[in-house]
Amino acid sequence: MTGQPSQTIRVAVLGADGRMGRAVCAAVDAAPDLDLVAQVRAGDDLAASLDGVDVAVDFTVPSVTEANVRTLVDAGVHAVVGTTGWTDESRGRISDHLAARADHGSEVGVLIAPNFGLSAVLAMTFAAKAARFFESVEVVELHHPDKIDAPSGTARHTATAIAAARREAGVAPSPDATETGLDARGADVDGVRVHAVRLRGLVAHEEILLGNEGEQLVIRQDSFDRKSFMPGVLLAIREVVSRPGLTVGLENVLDLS
Ligand SMILES: NC(=O)C1=CN([C@@H]2O[C@H](COP(=O)(O)OP(=O)(O)OC[C@H]3O[C@@H](n4cnc5c(N)ncnc54)[C@H](OP(=O)(O)O)[C@@H]3O)[C@@H](O)[C@H]2O)C=CC1
Ligand SMILES: O=C(O)C1=N[C@H](C(=O)O)C[C@H](O)C1
Repeated sequence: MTGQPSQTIRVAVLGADGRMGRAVCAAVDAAPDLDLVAQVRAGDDLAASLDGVDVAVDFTVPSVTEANVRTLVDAGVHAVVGTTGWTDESRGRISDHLAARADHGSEVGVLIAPNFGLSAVLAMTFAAKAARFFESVEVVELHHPDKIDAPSGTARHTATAIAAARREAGVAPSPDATETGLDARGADVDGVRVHAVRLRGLVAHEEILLGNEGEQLVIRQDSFDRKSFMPGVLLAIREVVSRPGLTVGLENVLDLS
């Protein structure tokens, strides 16, 4: 692109017609230091859409996001990824791909975050901190009924962080004497039960319930509007250009000390 100040970051949005894609296009458009140079939709040729792009933001669908990120890395474009459905294996493949390219001098950054909302990042962080002090812990995520994956990426990330914190502290698994009707006990994510609610009128919400004999702590966050994700997405776009390699989770970018 010509005529842009050198510090302007040229941004492409993948999934530009989606609920999140539309919100991200509007937020990037309104940011003086960012320039929306490409809007990529299903069926478009991604590699051919990346001329002059510095950072691409992916809010597409779980089935395509890994291939998209590989294409971005191969084109030398930094990636901010909000799409869910990532596993340890798929993140590992991207990490390996980045490392192989780094051997050839590439400094591409990929930032994958299951949730860009400040309330959600803080809820996950507080839950992980609290996890070792309670005998029982369960996660409930609540979303709009057009969401295609369950449990949510945020709930998976939360449960994994809780499980890691409990393992590190040597805490026993949550007690659960259920003998039958296991379907009603939610998904087992790293030993933590996660329940998914789908309800018209909701956007994105999460509750972490922690219990001890005679007491309960509930950590709850609510995204009432997709605008709640935009400060985190814009921060990630600005940060990813100076963070080569793979970063997972916005908590690694925010100063939460
Ligand atoms: N990290 C975070 O903070 C958040 C993450 N999310 C996640 O983001 C993802 C998107 O959510 P949402 O916007 O609600 O979903 P939508 O279904 O509204 O949007 C997804 C869009 O991606 C398009 N798409 C599909 N394949 C491709 C492709 N290969 N290239 C470009 N575009 C493509 C779809 O097009 P078509 O409909 O034509 O197939 C659709 O327009 C989900 O995984 C969701 O969980 C959501 C909110 C916040
Ligand atoms: O699909 C959504 O809407 C959301 N998806 C993400 C997830 O799966 O955690 C983030 C947020 O919960 C909204």
